[in-house]
Amino acid sequence: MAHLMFFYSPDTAVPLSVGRVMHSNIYILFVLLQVFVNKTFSDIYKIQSNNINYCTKLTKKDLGSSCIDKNLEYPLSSDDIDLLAKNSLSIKTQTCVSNPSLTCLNIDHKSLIGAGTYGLVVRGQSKSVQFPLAIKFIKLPTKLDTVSFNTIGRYNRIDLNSLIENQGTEKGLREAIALRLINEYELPSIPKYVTYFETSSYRILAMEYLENYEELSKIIDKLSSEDLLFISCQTAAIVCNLDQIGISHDDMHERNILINRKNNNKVNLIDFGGAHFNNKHEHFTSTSNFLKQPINLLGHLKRFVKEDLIDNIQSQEKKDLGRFCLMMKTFISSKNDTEKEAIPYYYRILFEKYWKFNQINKKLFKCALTK
Ligand SMILES: Nc1ncnc2c1ncn2[C@@H]1O[C@H](COP(=O)(O)OP(=O)(O)OP(=O)(O)O)[C@@H](O)[C@H]1O
Repeated sequence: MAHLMFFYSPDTAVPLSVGRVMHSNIYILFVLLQVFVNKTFSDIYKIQSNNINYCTKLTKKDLGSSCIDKNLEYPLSSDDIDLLAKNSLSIKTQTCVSNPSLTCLNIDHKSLIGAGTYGLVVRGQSKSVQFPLAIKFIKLPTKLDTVSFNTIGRYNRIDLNSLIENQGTEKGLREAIALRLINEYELPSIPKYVTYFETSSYRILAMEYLENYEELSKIIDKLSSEDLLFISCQTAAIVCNLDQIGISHDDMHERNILINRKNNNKVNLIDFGGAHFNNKHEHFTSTSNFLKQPINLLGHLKRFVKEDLIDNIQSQEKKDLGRFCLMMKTFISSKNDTEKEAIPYYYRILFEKYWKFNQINKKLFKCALTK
């Protein structure tokens, strides 16, 4: 599409040299055709640049890019601002670019943390906690009657944004519930929940800001096999801790795994908008692979974990979902070598040779730094 936009941008000039060699009538026809083509594609271009999904995908890769130029605005009403204050939250605001009489969420490079499919995450503070905050704003559904019409007045399309935002509504609430539960059980390596509330325009979730963390997707190619083993071990420990309290993340991908390279590649897991709470999966899905590892990380693991361990454990999990975490638990609670030997070979090799687990506070899994 970027290619098309380049070619058919409204700024594309009609080449003069071509016009000169043409008969004048043909030339007029040619100009009209160009205008028509430009108009049609400029309409498509407008739809694309107003589409939140399209816009945020670009921003996610490169913060501060096109979305901000194209004014991805989150206007704040006085009701929104009051509720933020009532919840002891403070954020930076700015005048809305499209309408200077309105106040918008500030999304300059100091404020904007990230943009996902469903909303924006910005920096903030709270009087009730000491640590810095990441505050997620999810726009409430716009009315489904936001239908646009094409030039000859016929129904064109339902606004896709409103459908996307409808899903976001559920996502925000799910994430708040998951984070609250995780906090109550004091599970480590997941941002601390601070508050969740709704205004007439937004779902707002405030959580701990993970300072000095980077998305695994952005650094995966710079990491050594040793680093990746430790990161995958920590991910497995986190998801098995979640399994123990009946929460399944269900959206494991490299963008949701944050790494602190300044602190021994410590892992934190974010984005619980797709979380499930009963832990009783009916079928095996790509996000419920045995390690609950995202696909790219799993690919790396397969290269340096020998003896087809990964494939074997994976196929076991397909038959009996939850087996991997159960084996991890059995391994850790084994009191002697005889008990360990009763654990199937592949799991034993993985835990003895590649991942070193221990348990803290009697029930939490933790990865030992094996360097
Ligand atoms: N607590 C946090 N601390 C630091 N950065 C965060 C935090 N939460 C989110 N981020 C950053 O913001 C980005 C978007 O957040 P998140 O993935 O939760 O949004 P989303 O709308 O649910 O995204 P997705 O499109 O992946 O569903 C993340 O990829 C991450 O870089």
